[in-house]
Amino acid sequence: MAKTKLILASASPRRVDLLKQIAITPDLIEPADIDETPAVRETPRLLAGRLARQKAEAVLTQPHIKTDWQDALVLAADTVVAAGRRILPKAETEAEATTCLDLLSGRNHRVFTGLCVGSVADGSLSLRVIETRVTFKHLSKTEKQAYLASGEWHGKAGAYAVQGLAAAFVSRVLGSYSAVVGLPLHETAALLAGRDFPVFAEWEKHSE
Ligand SMILES: Cc1cn([C@H]2C[C@H](O)[C@@H](COP(=O)(O)OP(=O)(O)OP(=O)(O)O)O2)c(=O)[nH]c1=O
Repeated sequence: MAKTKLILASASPRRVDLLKQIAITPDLIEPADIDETPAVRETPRLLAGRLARQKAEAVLTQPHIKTDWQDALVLAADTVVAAGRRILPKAETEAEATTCLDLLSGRNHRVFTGLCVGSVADGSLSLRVIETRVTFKHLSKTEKQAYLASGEWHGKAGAYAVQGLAAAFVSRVLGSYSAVVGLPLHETAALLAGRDFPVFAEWEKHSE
């Protein structure tokens, strides 16, 4: 039987790297361009789930996917950072990043990662939202300035990257570290395996 193909509905190089960590290489990378604006009074959990589902659907419904990738699975994810009930933006300006760092400094916050696997063959979807609690140390003015100057915050949800310099600020992660980076690997492997994707097929090549 031919191996089930995998389409990653994401432009994020971090998601490709995370899949690579568990020896999965997508057969196609097909970013989904959707409007990520939260709806009025939408909770961060609902937003992360909705956006992951919409990213998967945007790819599943493309005519060339339906014709050329009939037996494939589509994998999509979305990461939302929330301080209390407040959804933090993907920081585009220094002012936004400063606001995010002020809200995160010395506090716990939550990261919600929506994960969606869909079948091109029948359009069925499996959706999960993974919640992770992250604690930031108190940030001094010097630390904030140094992080702003690094530019790492640009385009990142909550204006930080736990896989980067911001690791120096994160004192605790309770839950899935990979979910904070962008793709919860335990749940991804479980969802794919549940759809008969050969998750372990390439592992023997990774013996070192
Ligand atoms: C909290 C956090 C966010 N981020 C980033 C990754 C993303 O840029 C952003 C979350 O945005 P997403 O919309 O989840 O992903 P994306 O825009 O990178 O890619 P796509 O929609 O095509 O799948 O936050 C980190 O890299 N590390 C972190 O620790």
